[in-house]
Amino acid sequence: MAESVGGQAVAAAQPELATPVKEPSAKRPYPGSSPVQTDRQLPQKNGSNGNGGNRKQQHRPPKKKLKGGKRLKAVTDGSAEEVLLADVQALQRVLKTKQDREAAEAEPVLFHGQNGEEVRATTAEVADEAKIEEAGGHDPEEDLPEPGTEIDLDVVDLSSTGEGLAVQRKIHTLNDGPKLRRRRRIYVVSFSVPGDIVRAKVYRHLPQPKPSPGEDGVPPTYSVADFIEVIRPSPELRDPLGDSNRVRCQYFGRCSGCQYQMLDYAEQLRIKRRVVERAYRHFSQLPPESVPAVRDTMPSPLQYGYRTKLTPHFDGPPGFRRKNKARHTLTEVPEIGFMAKAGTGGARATLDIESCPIGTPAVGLGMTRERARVARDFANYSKGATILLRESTKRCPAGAESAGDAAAGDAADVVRVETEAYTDVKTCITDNNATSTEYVDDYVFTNPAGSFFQNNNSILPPLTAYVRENVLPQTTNGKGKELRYLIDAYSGSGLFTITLASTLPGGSIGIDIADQSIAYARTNAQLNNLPPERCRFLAADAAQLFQSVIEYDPDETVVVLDPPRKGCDAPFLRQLLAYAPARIVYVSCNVHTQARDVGMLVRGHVDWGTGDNGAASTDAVARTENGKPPARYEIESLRGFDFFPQTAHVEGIAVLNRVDLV
Ligand SMILES: C[S@@+](CC[C@H](N)C(=O)[O-])C[C@H]1O[C@@H](n2cnc3c(N)ncnc32)[C@H](O)[C@@H]1O
Repeated sequence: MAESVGGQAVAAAQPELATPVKEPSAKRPYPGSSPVQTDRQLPQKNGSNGNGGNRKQQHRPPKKKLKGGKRLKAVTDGSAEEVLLADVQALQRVLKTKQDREAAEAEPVLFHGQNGEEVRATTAEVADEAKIEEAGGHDPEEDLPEPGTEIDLDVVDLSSTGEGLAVQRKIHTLNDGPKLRRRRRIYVVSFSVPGDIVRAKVYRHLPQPKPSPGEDGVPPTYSVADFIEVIRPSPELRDPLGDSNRVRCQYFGRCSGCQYQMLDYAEQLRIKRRVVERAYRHFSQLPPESVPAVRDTMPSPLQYGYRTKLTPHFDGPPGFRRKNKARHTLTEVPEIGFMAKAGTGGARATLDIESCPIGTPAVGLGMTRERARVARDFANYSKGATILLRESTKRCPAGAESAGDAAAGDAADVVRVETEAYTDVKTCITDNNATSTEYVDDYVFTNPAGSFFQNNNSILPPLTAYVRENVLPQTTNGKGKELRYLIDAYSGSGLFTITLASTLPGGSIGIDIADQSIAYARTNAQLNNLPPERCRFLAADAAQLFQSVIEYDPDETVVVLDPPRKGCDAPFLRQLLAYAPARIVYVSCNVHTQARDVGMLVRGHVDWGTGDNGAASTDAVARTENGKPPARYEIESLRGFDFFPQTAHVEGIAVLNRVDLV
């Protein structure tokens, strides 16, 4: 589902189609900081990267001003900044609790030293902690190191955005000898994992924001530091034989695309399950008893070589003046690649990437070819550009002549994948408007190469199988009618509408706001031999869906949702609750906005900050007028899906049942 590696969106490949690259825009937790990396840094056409602009917004969700000047907390936008801050706050609470507990004991253990030895606090240090407490968690005597200073950090947690959360080690020289002490300030440092002791360079300290009128407490601050090296690797998470055993990319640690190549894959999956757990803890506003245990993350069959789309970019043509780095004028072929992680060659710099091991082999061939072409034609460009590399597959029966023909064009540019039944001939498309073709099991999907389609083809068979298994209840308890209809809201070119069309007796209907996606979805239905009475599509805003499916009895309907990163909007959620389908399968590329939306569906009202549950009563009335009680849902299951191995990103599926049917 990601649309970028290294923070670049799709644009043109050919010079004449080139999309200007003004400033590569990595997400940053606040102006001037190291970017917080997520797999999808730039918005999709209809998505949101949630990149809160000003500092206030980055420290706390914006407030909406209501009539009468009343301010309500706005809903989460699921942005990386917000997710990171929630993790920092949670860690601060944990550290505080631990310190409270230890302060209650005589000579509490402050830290385990490098060799596991216990380092105990002195009475003076315990008194210090009390002072820190009085200052609202900020150590008044903690001199924050100047930006640029190298410090040693104990990594104690991992944020859901994939950054290590660390506290500073500091040596106090006291009467009875040197004492190690951890400080309260949290440093965000990439490429580190809990248990590591790392050296990092302080990049920036977030200033303490002033609380807004009426706001309780002072939001905590944190600092960002650039990773330099691991001093002592985490004994639990790092390979004892060294990172080189796992890391497959020569740019790892410099490129902003991947965060987890140093981790065992099973550990990546565990981390991602925890991200889903935290998302529901921090963003659903549900009591813990309403949230079931998160299932084990569904692994990706391919852990490298899986991305069917990459979008490297270069900054500019000859004569282009760099705004960001040395401000020099480009005269030679510039770096062609992805965003560098800040502090690894300069913030916002493009890192020259010759090959990317998470791309499919066909995309890799395309990358080599396009780099050579840009180097050759560089002088003809009038702007910088982002280069589309999209895999496309031609499937031929095994041994058929046509497979040979398809591969014959330029054999060096083609990857053949043979199975008993067919030969897939894979090439790399660079024209945004060309049609790419992809197979999911035996279903075929065509799309404009530059538009959205899931980027990890290997996980689509298990993903669609899981959704298929879950659109129908696992057990019938005699309370509900048999499900007959499937509605696929945010259908795109029909991935779920088509692969689930034969699962329910009444067929499926897909809706998407993008006319082009719906045009392709209709073609895809035909290509898969699905007649309109079994599988049909509407081009409209998802919220209009419910006027179009008036003939579908909600008691016989399951709704599949797969919105963009920003999640559903309030009008859609209100209409969904008013329509009240028997079952909902919510697929999401942002588990934080999913948790927010699911929280509202479970509570049965859309508390979106637009008026104290005013929406809730409206929804309730709408359904009560139909003689039915207001709808609420219960979560049946939650599961993460690893669409993007080696990165911090996780997708999620939540299955919900209407409460009266449970
Ligand atoms: C994450 S994609 C999912 C597409 C599809 N389920 C798939 O897997 O290929 C989200 C889709 O939502 C569509 N979309 C965004 N806002 C919408 C809205 N308000 N109403 C309907 N569709 C919308 C986009 O055009 C995009 O196709």
